[in-house]
Amino acid sequence: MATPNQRRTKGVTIVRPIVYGNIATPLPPRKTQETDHTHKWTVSVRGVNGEDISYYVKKVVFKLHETYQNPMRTIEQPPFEISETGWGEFELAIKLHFVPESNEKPVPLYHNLRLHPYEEDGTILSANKNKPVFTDPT
Ligand SMILES: O=C(Nc1ccc(C(=O)N2CC(c3nccs3)C2)s1)[C@@H]1CCCN1
Repeated sequence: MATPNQRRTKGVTIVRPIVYGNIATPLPPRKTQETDHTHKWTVSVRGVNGEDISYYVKKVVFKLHETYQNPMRTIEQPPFEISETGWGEFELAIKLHFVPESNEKPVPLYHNLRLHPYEEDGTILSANKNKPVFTDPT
């Protein structure tokens, strides 16, 4: 009986382009007085042009800065995103976990959360692109 690794298709490479990053908008002044948080932000992992990635991405784990409550946030269905408020910029670790039948190891990503500069409508988008590549897929 072949093990999953032995059932791989030699010489085939599958590329799955994804986009991950954050948007951020300033909080209204009265809100910042309560918590000193100045922005609301959303960090997300998406397919290019909004393509559904849940057929191969089983879950996404976001690791926030340790000062956030429950900094390890697991999202098991799309949209794979986390929204929070805060006052500063820091590096988030993101780990993509794939469906079991892919037999692929999780892929780590890193994103520097950006709160500045604003776009004209007050939001900023800081996005990265990545292309998890699966060689000799099952
Ligand atoms: O900003 C930075 N690190 C940050 C870590 C966490 C940040 C944040 O925004 N928050 C923690 C969360 C909470 N506040 C209260 C209770 S939980 C809101 S900011 C670095 C240092 C200067 C340059 N970049």
